[in-house]
Amino acid sequence: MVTVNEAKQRIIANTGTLPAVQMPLSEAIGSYLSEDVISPIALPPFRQSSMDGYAILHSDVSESGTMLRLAGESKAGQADLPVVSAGTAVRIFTGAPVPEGATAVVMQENTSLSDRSVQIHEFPVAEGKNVRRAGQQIAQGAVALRAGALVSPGAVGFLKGMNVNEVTVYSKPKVGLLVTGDELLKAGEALVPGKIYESNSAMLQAALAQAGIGDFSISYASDDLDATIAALEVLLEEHDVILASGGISVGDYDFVGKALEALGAETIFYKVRQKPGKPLLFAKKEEKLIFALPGNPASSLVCYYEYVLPALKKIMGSREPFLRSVRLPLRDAYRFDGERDEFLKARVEGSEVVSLDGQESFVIGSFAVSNAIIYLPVGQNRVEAGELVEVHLLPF
Ligand SMILES: Nc1nc2c(c(=O)[nH]1)N[C@H]1C(S)=C(S)[C@@H](COP(=O)(O)OP(=O)(O)OC[C@H]3O[C@@H](n4cnc5c(N)ncnc54)[C@H](O)[C@@H]3O)O[C@H]1N2
Ligand code: MOO
Repeated sequence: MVTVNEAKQRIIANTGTLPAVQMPLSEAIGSYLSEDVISPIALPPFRQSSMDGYAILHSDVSESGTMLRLAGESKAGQADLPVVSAGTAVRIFTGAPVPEGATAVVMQENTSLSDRSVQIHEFPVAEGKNVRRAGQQIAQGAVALRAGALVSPGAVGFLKGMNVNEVTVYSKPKVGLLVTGDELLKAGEALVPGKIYESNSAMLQAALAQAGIGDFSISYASDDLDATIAALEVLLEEHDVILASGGISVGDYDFVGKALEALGAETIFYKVRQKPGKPLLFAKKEEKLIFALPGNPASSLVCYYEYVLPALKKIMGSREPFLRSVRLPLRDAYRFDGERDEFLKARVEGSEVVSLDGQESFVIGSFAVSNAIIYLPVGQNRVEAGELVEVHLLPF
């Protein structure tokens, strides 16, 4: 049995990244950059007005009420511009080039127009006011995004603005899931005594989809050693990461561990000092990672978020693979036996965190309304209301 920290360290130490590929930016959303992106142009490319108003020489305004002669117009997209010289103003619009000579833009609301003159009702006007400098956002040749950055919607907007339409990102893993358990019914089958509906595969598929992993296949094996070996062997041939659900505890019909051994996989750890998810197994065969997740649905999902997702993110090139961790006050006191670290299904509500009813590992209803996991290390058996606890934020 290893500790939570030891398990996490061993996973990270045994996880590499997949090869990089170049692809259109529009297809790279949710991937991680494998190299820095250098901006080919400055942004903005030219001095831009940030307001609708008048481009002026700020030093022309000696008092509120100063009159300036209107000397033309600059609208967005215009290339041929009038020049602003002493005593003149140019009508200008948001995003339009600031004409040569102008040192500030006065917003329309602080002016009045009469005949061909504009009166400025603002004093003093600071140099550079309402003018976006060329390269203010990013200079040409500067690093726009570093290797390891997520291609997020914000990143897409940023890169498109500099006409970067292709990026080099790490490949995403192919994930194969083996579902074991003779008690499991598929969708639509009639409920008969002793059986339950199989739900872990759909749950894990949903979690993977949220992580941007769509290359996912599911196999099923009955509670039988040969069937488990055969199914795992096929999955190992075709995938980078194998997940198994169930069959990893010490029961007579738990065959996943034995099957992995028979296939020559190297066990990196088996059992973590945690609740839920104690029987988690992590193994490797060549560069392929194998996670045998405990069958209890909440154990499976906790292990997914705390261990599998970080491994997947590292494979995809993320430099921050673990769930974001914050410390928040716990709303209500919580007692626990304190023999294993505990992960609690939780909800961040405002600036505090609530430990939800239904912490047992077969209860998934509480996970259905969770947005976080509370992590309580061993060593204490009571957390008081208002005490700060470590909270891992779920990635949505
Ligand atoms: N003698 C011991 N028994 C158990 C121990 C132990 O240390 N000693 N550990 C317990 C803990 S903790 C866990 S967690 C479970 C893990 O068992 P398995 O990984 O072998 O899982 P199963 O026995 O196959 O199933 C557990 C539970 O989950 C349900 N299940 C399984 N697969 C699915 C699925 N795909 N969809 C929905 N529900 C599923 C299954 O019906 C069981 O109720 O072992 C304890 N026992
Ligand atoms: O480790 Mo198990 O998930 O506590 O029931």
